[in-house]
Amino acid sequence: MAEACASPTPAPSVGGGSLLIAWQLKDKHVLIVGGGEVASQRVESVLTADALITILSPAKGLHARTKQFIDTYPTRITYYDRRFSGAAEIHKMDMVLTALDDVNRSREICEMCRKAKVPVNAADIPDLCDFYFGAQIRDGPLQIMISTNGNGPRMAALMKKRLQDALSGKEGEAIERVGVLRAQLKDRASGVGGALGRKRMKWMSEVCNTWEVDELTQLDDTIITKLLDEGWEKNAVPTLDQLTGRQTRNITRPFQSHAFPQWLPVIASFALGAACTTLALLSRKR
Ligand SMILES: C[C@@]1(CC(=O)O)c2cc3[nH]c(cc4nc(cc5[nH]c(cc(n2)[C@H]1CCC(=O)O)[C@@](C)(CC(=O)O)[C@@H]5CCC(=O)O)C(CC(=O)O)=C4CCC(=O)O)c(CCC(=O)O)c3CC(=O)O
Ligand SMILES: NC(=O)C1=CN([C@@H]2O[C@H](COP(=O)(O)OP(=O)(O)OC[C@H]3O[C@@H](n4cnc5c(N)ncnc54)[C@H](O)[C@@H]3O)[C@@H](O)[C@H]2O)C=CC1
Repeated sequence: MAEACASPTPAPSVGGGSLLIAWQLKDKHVLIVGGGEVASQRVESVLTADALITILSPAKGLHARTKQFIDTYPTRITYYDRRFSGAAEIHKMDMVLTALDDVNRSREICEMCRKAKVPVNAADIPDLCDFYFGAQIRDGPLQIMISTNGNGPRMAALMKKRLQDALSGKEGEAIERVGVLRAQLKDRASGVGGALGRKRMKWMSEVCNTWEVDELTQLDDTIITKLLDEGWEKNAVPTLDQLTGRQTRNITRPFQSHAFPQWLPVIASFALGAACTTLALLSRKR
């Protein structure tokens, strides 16, 4: 079996992309070798993910922002004013990032990491990276990464600007509130999988589909309780206006209606349109 896996001819590639994942780094150990401008950006990204950081870099090469991070987060960042000394530095690291002005040293560090099976990113050698950084948009729990897979990092930065312009700035708050609703729903209707799990997922999806982002930001504790009482418990997805009493008309839509298929009105209006066109054509011929 092991021999079959270690085939000498690599399988042809299928997608040519990379895996986009949200890597959980909280309290994991990340080594950053170098302290210049690129390293300062790495520190910021990794701090956002609550990692425990070790920086190795001679003090004279420290960028002002790197220095500022070291001074501000002494419990998160351990700084050593020296060069990378060898493979022993890599042990016990969960991730290594190099941002050096010395490509040969960068290459050596990558090779050490590969041997030690520690994932590594070298800012100057894309071919040796296990993963790439990307342009990032962050708004609370909303995290968007734009990657060009090594083809054009500046293009990633430009796409970021376009995407930022398309967002309202309220999405992060809305998602945070949805997170609270979701947690309370799971408390109320606990259990994993099965019919209850399916119902929970369907109801949550329906709330997200039907409430506007602005409305979701208004999901405070009182409205969440009402939504669960009036919605979840009654198999419905009420509107925000209904819950707050701003609209009295009862337009609560049951979220699991099988009696009246949603495609029926579309088909019916299409058939009606076709019938009218035929009649019009026939009457012209005459
Ligand atoms: C492979 C990768 C490895 C990695 O860093 O993980 C990599 C490699 C290299 N970048 C280089 C140059 C530039 N990098 C940027 C900017 C960013 N670079 C980022 C990521 C990545 N850069 C990874 C691929 C990501 C992808 O393809 O999507 C971003 C997205 C995220 C971040 O760095 O955190 C960040 C924008 C963030 C933002 O603005 O939001 C700019 C523009 C600028 O600064 O405005 C330039 C100059 C213009 C240009 O070259 O395009 C060079 C030197 C090339 C040379 O010597 O000629 C190399 C090495 C090489 O290619 O050999
Ligand atoms: N991936 C990316 O987005 C980008 C990558 N780059 C590349 O990233 C690299 C770093 O760029 P900058 O931060 O601007 O360079 P920089 O010259 O500002 O920083 C280099 C840092 O490495 C440190 N250093 C050098 N040898 C060391 C060693 N043996 N051990 C520990 N620290 C050591 C220096 O003291 C300095 O702090 C360059 O090779 C550059 O081409 C540049 C721009 C963007």
